[in-house]
Amino acid sequence: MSAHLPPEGPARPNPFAPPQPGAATPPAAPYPHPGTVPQAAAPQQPPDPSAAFSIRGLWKRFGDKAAVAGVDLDVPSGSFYGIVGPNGAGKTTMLSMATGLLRPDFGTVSVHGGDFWSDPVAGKRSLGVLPDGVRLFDRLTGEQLITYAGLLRGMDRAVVAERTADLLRALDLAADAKTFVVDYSAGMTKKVALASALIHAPRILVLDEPFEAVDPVSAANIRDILGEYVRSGGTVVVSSHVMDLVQRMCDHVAIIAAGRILAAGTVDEVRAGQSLEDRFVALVGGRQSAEGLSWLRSS
Ligand SMILES: Nc1ncnc2c1ncn2[C@@H]1O[C@H](COP(=O)(O)OP(=O)(O)OP(=O)(O)O)[C@@H](O)[C@H]1O
Repeated sequence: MSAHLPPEGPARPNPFAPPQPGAATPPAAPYPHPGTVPQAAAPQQPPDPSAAFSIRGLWKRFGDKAAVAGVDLDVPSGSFYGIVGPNGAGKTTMLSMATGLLRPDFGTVSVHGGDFWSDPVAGKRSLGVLPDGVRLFDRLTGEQLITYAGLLRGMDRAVVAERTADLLRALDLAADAKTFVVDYSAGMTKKVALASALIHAPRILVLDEPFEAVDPVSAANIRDILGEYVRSGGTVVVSSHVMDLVQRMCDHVAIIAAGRILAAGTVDEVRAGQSLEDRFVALVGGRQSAEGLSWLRSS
């Protein structure tokens, strides 16, 4: 995949600047019926059929705010793809639209060459999703929840039982298999949700903040599981705020801010000789001085 990098130098637009007249505004108001894509929103480049995800011209507004403002992104099949961006950048909104949780205002999402939103049920078959902040059926035990996820996918009960036991063991949840999810810690809840996303061995995994609240040993186990999954041909898309982790774990990365992609490509292309964190800060900006908090000093 070719890198999608902004031009160097001061000419680069500030992603946080208010929209300029005529620039990066959504196509042709009034909005059409949700799910329809107007001619004016037609992507400039056709979707890449070889990509796991090929996203073109994706938009989502909440009231006056464009949470996702014209995203084009190709996630190569078999890649370990990191999505990074500041709080409120639009990562969750973009991933929700890519996985069938939120209908785009405009734009298209192709999954392995098929238009996702023309048949979301078919698209979802190839996806395993760990959404951010979505309630689980927490009156089930961990074991029941993973089992339920497998049976919902139409899997054979014996296979589900075998894989559930494997996942509970791999994610260090076996001792709490019979505990209700409502009584799990935040990290345990994250892990049981991850297990539920893995049970049907999907071709693509989309994980929104999978390491949040997870202890270091479990995080290392999860990284091993995901690394093995990618080596065997699967595609992982993961959002994270931990730049060091993304730099070490992922082979591709996209930096998103204010609903737009600022840079995307291989990790080496995007970081351009710097650490990913330095590149992120340089592209996104927004560092604040702590001077205004002088009252916080204890002496
Ligand atoms: N359901 C909603 N209603 C209104 N505004 C929303 C909704 N969901 C998201 N937003 C807004 O859209 C913007 C993008 O939010 P989103 O959750 O996609 O960001 P994010 O990059 O995932 O942030 P974080 O890193 O903090 O999780 C934010 O300004 C947020 O307030």
